[in-house]
Amino acid sequence: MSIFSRISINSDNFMASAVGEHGIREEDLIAQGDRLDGLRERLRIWRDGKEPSFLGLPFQTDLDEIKTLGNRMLKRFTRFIVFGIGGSSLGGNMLVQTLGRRNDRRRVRFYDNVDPITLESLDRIDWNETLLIVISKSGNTAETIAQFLTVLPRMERELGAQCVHEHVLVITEEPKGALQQIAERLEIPVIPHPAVGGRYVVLSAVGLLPAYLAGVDIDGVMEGARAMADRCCQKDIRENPGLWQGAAQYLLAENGKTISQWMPYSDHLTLVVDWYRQLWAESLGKHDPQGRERGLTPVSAKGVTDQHSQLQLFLDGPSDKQFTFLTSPDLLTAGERIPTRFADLPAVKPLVGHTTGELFGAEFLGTRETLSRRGRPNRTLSLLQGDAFAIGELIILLEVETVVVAELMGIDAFDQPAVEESKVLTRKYLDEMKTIRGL
Ligand SMILES: O=P(O)(O)OC[C@H]1O[C@](O)(CO)[C@@H](O)[C@@H]1O
Repeated sequence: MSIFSRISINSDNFMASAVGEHGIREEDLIAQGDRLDGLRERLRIWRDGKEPSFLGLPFQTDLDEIKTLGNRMLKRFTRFIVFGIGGSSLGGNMLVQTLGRRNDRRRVRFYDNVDPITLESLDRIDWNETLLIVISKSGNTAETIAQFLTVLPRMERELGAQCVHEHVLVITEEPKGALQQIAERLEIPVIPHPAVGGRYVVLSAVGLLPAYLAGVDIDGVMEGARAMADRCCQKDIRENPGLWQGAAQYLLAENGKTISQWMPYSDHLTLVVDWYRQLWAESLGKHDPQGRERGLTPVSAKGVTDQHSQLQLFLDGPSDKQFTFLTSPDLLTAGERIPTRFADLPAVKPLVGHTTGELFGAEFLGTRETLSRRGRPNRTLSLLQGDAFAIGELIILLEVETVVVAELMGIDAFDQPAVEESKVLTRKYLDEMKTIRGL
């Protein structure tokens, strides 16, 4: 079956045939297909919506509902603030920044931290013109609750306590969660968060409502997501990019390349990596049934900027990394032409007549080739800037890859058992501060 795609995936440089002993062999990769029969079955069940899952979202999320609500909000408000953290903000922010229309994306702002200095900028918000969207799957996340409760008195002062509910929307799942309780007490409308883990939920109202408010073509995103979901249900691992790419990264990790080093060559696409880091880190960093510590560490370096800060390490340092380049070929033809002025100077001469986009592209190609020559396994994902369909494909590809790696490592991709401990300690330290401050 051939399925239309707008993203090009080239993992030739993962292979031993291209990068020597640090790469992997095609026959080993194909052999992983047999270990993935169980997962393949589950992927189909998920895709068909027989169990709630990220793979069903592109088929089940009601876009008309999101658009109707979004249009209503766009008529009433000029600014949109989103409170949330982790999966409750990274996906939406990624869509807004990579696909939002230039002017429209400025009106949607995400707050995903409790740094008091950053939060000071909320003092300048004109709440008459603003809608606040508070997102938390559990409804109990300390940072999100703190953001909301500290801003609430100001909203009440400006809008009048009885009108606040017209300026807030809550997205949450847990009926007993604090956010749901607060929403009920203040009569704030609640949009249900699907029964899908936060880091896999971008293709629901959680990511798509903020995206729509920023002018994102959410139909395009979902079409691309559906196309990739179908490809990732193909039986043959060679035809199935999710299985192929996931298995390749697993084999590289088994071969000591446990750092997943991303290099987006596009400022626009850096937010994709921010979203991906949570997906990869929380899904894969855990103990396997034998108690072994598993996982791949996702890290990001920006092309070309970090060529001048980290490339030396990538080339001559330990061979513990597998690289993913994220590029936009249309950037190659963009940009200003470098003028002929000062062409007599040796450092200027090679640049003359070229666009900044050509320099960008040449640096990417040069870096990739140098890494390959040093036997550093790498792959390239390329998509056009602002291509909603391709971003939809990319989201599903990366989600499926993640569950493939988890399956091969024998771990659960959907829990995050260890993070609770630091939350318990946070509460303990808050309590201690209370005593110190005599609260
Ligand atoms: O959506 P919630 O429940 O506020 O959680 C936010 C984030 O916190 C985590 O639970 C980790 O602490 C993530 O898995 C999640 O995306």
